[in-house]
Amino acid sequence: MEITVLGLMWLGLFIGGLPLLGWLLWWWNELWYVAPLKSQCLATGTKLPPGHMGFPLLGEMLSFLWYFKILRRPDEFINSKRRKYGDGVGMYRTHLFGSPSIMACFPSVNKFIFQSDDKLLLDWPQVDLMGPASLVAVHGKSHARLRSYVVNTINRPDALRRIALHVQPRMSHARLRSYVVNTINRPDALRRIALHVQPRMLTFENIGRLFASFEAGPLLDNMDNLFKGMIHGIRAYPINFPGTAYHHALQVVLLNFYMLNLTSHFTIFHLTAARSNIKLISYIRQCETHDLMDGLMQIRDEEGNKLIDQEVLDNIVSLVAAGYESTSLASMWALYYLSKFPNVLEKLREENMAISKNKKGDFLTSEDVSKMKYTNKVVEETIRMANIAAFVFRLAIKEVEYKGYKIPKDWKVIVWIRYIHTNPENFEDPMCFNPDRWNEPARPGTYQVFGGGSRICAGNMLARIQLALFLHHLSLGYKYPAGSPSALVHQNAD
Ligand code: HEM
Repeated sequence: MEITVLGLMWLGLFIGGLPLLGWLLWWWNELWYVAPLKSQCLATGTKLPPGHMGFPLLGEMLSFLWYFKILRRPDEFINSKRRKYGDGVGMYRTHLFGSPSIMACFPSVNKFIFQSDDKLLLDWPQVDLMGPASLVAVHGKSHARLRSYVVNTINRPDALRRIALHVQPRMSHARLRSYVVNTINRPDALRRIALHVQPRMLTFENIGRLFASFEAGPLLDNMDNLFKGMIHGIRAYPINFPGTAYHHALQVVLLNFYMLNLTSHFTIFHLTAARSNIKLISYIRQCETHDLMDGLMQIRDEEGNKLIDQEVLDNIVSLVAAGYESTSLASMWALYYLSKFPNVLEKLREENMAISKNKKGDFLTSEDVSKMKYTNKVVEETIRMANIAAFVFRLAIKEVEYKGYKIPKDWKVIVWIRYIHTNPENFEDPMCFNPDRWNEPARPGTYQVFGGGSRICAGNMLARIQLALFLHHLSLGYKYPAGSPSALVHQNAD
């Protein structure tokens, strides 16, 4: 009898306590992070953006992963917030990736965040991986100074003119043609296509040569593996523990620097030797024209100052990482969309065949690319739909207010860029790949693929021109009118 009463007591506690525990866990983060801010909000007449902070430690990660990994409709995460809390100013509070955060997803609030770089600092990728003197690691005046070197070297018309000629030999290579013919036009029985493989190899060969004069061969393959390891680490949660991707990336980054250092010393050695050797001078001139590491080493600002070695190295490593991953993913997505939309491929081919006839075998110049109207629309549409930089991250080093809403100090800000491009309020039928939508420019603020403000992508024109040239050589390589629109495409980018 005693056992039964005790048992009943435990059962009662269990039944009564479980919901209480559940309630406590559900509201824990709200009580921990939000409740202490209420009085400050009252005093300043501001409020926190609506939302929910989720469970302790996990926050809303499970819900985030549900929409991303299971439903495969990432933007539904935002739509669920809009349904629940209304639109407001396009900001919601949450707890993701281990931090209390504000998510921003409307054009005007994103723009505000991009322009508040004195209070909202760039918070990703990790400085440990990119290097302390890299563009993403510095802020304010140091950032503006360094950025002018980088942009002049890779994103201005002069640089693009050289780069355009430099990247094409590998693009027009027979391997790309045979790859396209052999994969996209495979019979239905072999419809599984690994679209990422060739664009990745091609991009790395080009970027490796462009930035540091790496020739195809074992050194380039080695560097490719090192950069892959680094990129995995950039995407991973930063836990420095043996076995984690981040830990591995920290190791390979050191090797990257070591190998690039060798190359830079090689160049410095040649520059010194060149003074007395005319043959070497012509060799160096070639390097100067083609190798961006050389470009960064030579360039001077208005006061005649050069970058120091550490700045050159850190920036070459981060530019290779930024340029490699983004360009190869964009090329992969272009292949994917062209295989799904044969009518686009047909129009692309028409334009590029006509240009190719006029060129009589010469490579395209950057001026030719600017005249390729349809190709450039395919480029923009690919970048819009691919959403390669789906989010960017900031850290509030001071409290920030936007239209009566508060972004608390030390919280993260997640700018949900991709939502702008997949929102039907900004783009009609947004999930349809339709280059013709670019007959009219996008409404102001609704196209933020390259971010904005002082941190806007330093390689945006380089990315565009590389993709246009890739499409040119790709569309000339097609021997058949179209791939199978129903093809199963293996998109794994690893
Ligand atoms: C389709 C291709 C690309 C996309 C979608 C893209 C997107 C972006 C975005 C959204 C940002 C802003 C990040 C932020 O605000 O936190 C950014 C920054 C940056 N990107 Fe790109 N990018 C692409 C290609 C490239 C290429 C080819 C390079 C160079 C080789 C490059 C180099 C950089 C650098 C250095 C920054 C940092 C700029 C700064 O902090 O001042 N990107 N990119």
